Parts: sequence; structure tokens; C-alpha cells
Amino acid sequence: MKIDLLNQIRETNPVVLNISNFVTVQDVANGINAIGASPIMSEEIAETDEMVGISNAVALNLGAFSKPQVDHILAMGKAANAQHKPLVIDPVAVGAISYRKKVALDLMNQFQVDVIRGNAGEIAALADVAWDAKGIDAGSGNQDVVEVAKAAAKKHHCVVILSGETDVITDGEHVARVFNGTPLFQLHVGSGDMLSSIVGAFCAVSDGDYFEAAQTACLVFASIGQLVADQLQEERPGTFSARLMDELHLASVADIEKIAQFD
Ligand SMILES: Nc1ncnc2c1ncn2[C@@H]1O[C@H](COP(=O)(O)OP(=O)(O)OP(=O)(O)O)[C@@H](O)[C@H]1O
Ligand SMILES: Cc1ncsc1CCO
Ligand SMILES: [Mg+2]
Repeated sequence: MKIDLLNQIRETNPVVLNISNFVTVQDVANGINAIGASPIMSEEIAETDEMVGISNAVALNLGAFSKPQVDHILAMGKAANAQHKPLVIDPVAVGAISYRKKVALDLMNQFQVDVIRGNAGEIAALADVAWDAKGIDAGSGNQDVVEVAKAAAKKHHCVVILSGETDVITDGEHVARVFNGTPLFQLHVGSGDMLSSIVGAFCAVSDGDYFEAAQTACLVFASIGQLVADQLQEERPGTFSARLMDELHLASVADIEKIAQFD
């Protein structure tokens, strides 16, 4: 685990280009900014090549798309591949809505993603493993999440992050797990979206080792959430979300090293 990648983000301020969803776009932009990278969002297909050109990573969020946006997402993914920019996808609710799964698979057949970041319900759907996903949430299932994540990574030839109480990160062979976090993340819609785009920021400074970038992003994000939760007297989702932004900006590598739990 190379926690020092956090300092590299803060030193080099990489540009992370996002297709976001209208629900969480502000949190995603501020989360990227707070951790030390530079967000830019796009809604116009005509600017795709130029946008990808100025970016150091691309994050595609499938949280709320219409047909014209699917064309835009496709163009963005293809441009990221053509311009050799790291590409992350967040397949929101593909476990709950069959149309979304079809669109996500169709897109991923036409470009190669470097990292997929989703919860157990989403990753199980992309691995074709039985799971009872619930809307945008993970839902429930009794398969081993490590095996689910490995199957998805092998199927899609990329790094997979299956997030949850324990985050599982795998390239299909090697597996890392992050045990940090807080249930308060679940009370803030968009925690997952923020993580996916922050994975993009870590990929941007990773020299092409996206497995390491993905692990480190999970460790940093989950640990910072845990730091915040540890400071609260009771469950306060509003305070958590504001303090999360503060600590994404303020937390040091040493703060994270003190509480980091992973294997
Ligand atoms: N029960 C939990 N305990 C500790 N940490 C958690 C728990 N559930 C989720 N997390 C953390 O929350 C963050 C977001 O992951 P999550 O799996 O909730 O994404 P998601 O389901 O896509 O969320 P969203 O609803 O925002 O799209 C990750 O850092 C993960 O480690
Ligand atoms: C609530 C919700 N609906 C579509 S996207 C989204 C935010 C989580 O991605
Ligand atoms: Mg999500």
C-alpha cells in the first residue's frame, strides 16, 4: 500500500474528468477538490476529445443517464482509451435495473476500463453472480465477496473494487482488503460516487499500477471517514458529510497510517 500517493495528488493536482449524476455532482466535485485533485465535469459530447486531452484520469458514473448521455459516455470512454488516460467506471444500480446492466455491458464492450468501483450488488451483477441488490444499495447475498470481485475482474479484464464494510480490491488474481470505514458512509448518498472519482485521482498519480492506486484510494477514503466518525459523539449524517470534506483536505499520510487496517 503506497499511502504516499495522497501526497503526490496534493503536489501535482491532477485533473479528473467526470461524467457525474445530477444527484451527487456537487459532492463529487468538492470531494475531488478537497483531497487535492482538480475536478471537471462535462455534459457536451462535442468537447470530448479536448476535455480528455487536458485530463489525467476519467471517471464515468452511470448514476442517472438518458440516451444522449450514453453516446457521450461512450465517446468519453473511447477517447480515454485512445489518449491512454486511466478510466474508472461506477456502474450505479446495475444489480437492480436490468436496463442499466445492459447499457453498462454494452459500453464496456466498446472501451476498456481500468477500474470498476461498485458495491456488492453492482459487482455481483457484472460477474453474473446471484445477488439481491436493492436500488443504489448493495442489498444482500450469500456469496463470498472476494470470489464475486475476482470473477468480475476476470470477466472484464480490469481491477475491481467491491466496496462495503470491507472493501475488496482485486485484479482477478491478487486480492487486497481494506477494513477501515464507518456505517455513516451509508447515510450519505454519494459516498460511493465520491470514492469512484477519487480512485481516478489516485490512478492519475500511479504510473499505471491501477491495482495499487485502487487499494490506496480505498484505504485513504475509508480511513478518513472513520477518523471523522470517531470524532462524533453520535450518528450525525449532516455533520459527517461536512466534516468528511474537511478531513479529505486536512488528513495527513501519518493520520491515515495510524488507523489503517488492510491485508
Ligand atoms: N457498513 C460499512 N461500514 C464501514 N464502511 C462502509 C460501510 N458501507 C460502506 N462503507 C464505505 O463507504 C464508502 C462507499 O462505499 P459504498 O459501498 O457504500 O458505495 P455505494 O453503495 O456505491 O454508495 P452510494 O450510495 O453513494 O452510491 C466506501 O469507502 C466503503 O468502504
Ligand atoms: C440516489 C441516486 N439515484 C440515481 S444516482 C443516485 C446517487 C447515488 O449514485
Ligand atoms: Mg453507488
